[in-house]
Amino acid sequence: MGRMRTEGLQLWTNARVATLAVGAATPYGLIEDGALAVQDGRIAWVGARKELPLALDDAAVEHDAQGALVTPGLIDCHTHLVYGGDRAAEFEARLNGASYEEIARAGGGILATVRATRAADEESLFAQSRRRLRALCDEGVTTIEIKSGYGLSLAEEAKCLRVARRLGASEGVTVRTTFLGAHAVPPEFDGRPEDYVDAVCRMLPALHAQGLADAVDAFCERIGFSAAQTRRVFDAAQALDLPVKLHAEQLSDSQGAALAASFGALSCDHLEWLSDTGARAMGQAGSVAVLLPGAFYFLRETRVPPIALLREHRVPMALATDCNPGTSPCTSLLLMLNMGCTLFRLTPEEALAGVTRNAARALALDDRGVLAPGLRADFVLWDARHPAELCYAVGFNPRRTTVIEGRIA
Ligand SMILES: N=CN[C@@H](CCC(=O)O)C(=O)O
Ligand SMILES: [Zn+2]
Repeated sequence: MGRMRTEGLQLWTNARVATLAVGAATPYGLIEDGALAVQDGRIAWVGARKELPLALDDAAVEHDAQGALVTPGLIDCHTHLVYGGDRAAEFEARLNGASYEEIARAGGGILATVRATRAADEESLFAQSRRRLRALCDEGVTTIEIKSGYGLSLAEEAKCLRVARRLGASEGVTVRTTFLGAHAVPPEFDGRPEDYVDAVCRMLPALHAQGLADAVDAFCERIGFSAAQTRRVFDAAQALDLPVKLHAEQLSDSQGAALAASFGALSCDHLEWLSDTGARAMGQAGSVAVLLPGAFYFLRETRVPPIALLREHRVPMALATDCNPGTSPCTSLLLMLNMGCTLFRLTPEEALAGVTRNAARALALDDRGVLAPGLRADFVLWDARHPAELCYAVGFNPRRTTVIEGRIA
């Protein structure tokens, strides 16, 4: 390779670097005694220390990683992090026998959180949500997707999306926002779902004009929106060139995945009831399967997403917390790594790709998710010898240091 520019160069040495690059020579792209060169917030070089194409004293700063494991910064690609209140009472009701769907049909569930979110002013929503974001960042999250969906009117959805944007700026992490107006029918549209879908389609251009939505999502389910209603929302998104994602096949096979794939969806999420047709369509469209073991666990579901089918159709798999007050009140992406392996039988390498490389793809971010020259220098140093340890431990946080765009966070 040509001579590397050394001005402002930082070197991280004495690291066990897991690049997570596709087609790497070793599992996880693991490089023992590795080094990383960082310049202008980007990775300038990564490889074995002995192959480093410059002298250590060429670097402005040298960091000794002291044998730490280094992975790409973690990416939580599906959250509903901004919400008011909690649903502990619903949790109790479910333990006493009520089902998630019964509670939703009785006006609880998502609509209970809509009431609490509407009642919260922007500052209190920001403060409540920041605590959750900080818990995630404490475990190495450097990029996060945050959906709206608990406001369900233009003003309230905009409030939640503004909070999401502000959280990114305040905590120094990348926030990608997703408009999920088609999450539930709000009380003012009770019995008039088609009118509400019209309203959602009208909200979209207004939110887009304010720069508040990076993507559009819907809850395609018997307690959510039909495939036909979802299609209308997706048509409106497509008219604005906004990418789509979908809550699909969580509680039933509503054939959402195939529909989303026909719109070139970035991802289809949940997927416990995914059919062979849906998986094939996702594979052909290149949509990522975002698996959400937290919701599977919390709802005590018994049907697991068809992992073998996803592998067969070469669908990239991601893992996310689904952080939300109803089905996954969870702020631990490390726990999702463990649950992805124990509950869904992912390999630890698949699980780690699911919170890095494939999670980046689910958010259409091609500048991160692996450690490779030219990509963002977002990475985490862990007190671990092997990447599988991050999936194996339960309730233990081995994060030592987070680096975002080359700076220690
Ligand atoms: N499934 C729809 N949305 C959320 C749950 C929302 C809620 O119950 O508040 C999910 O991803 O699981
Ligand atoms: Zn969700």
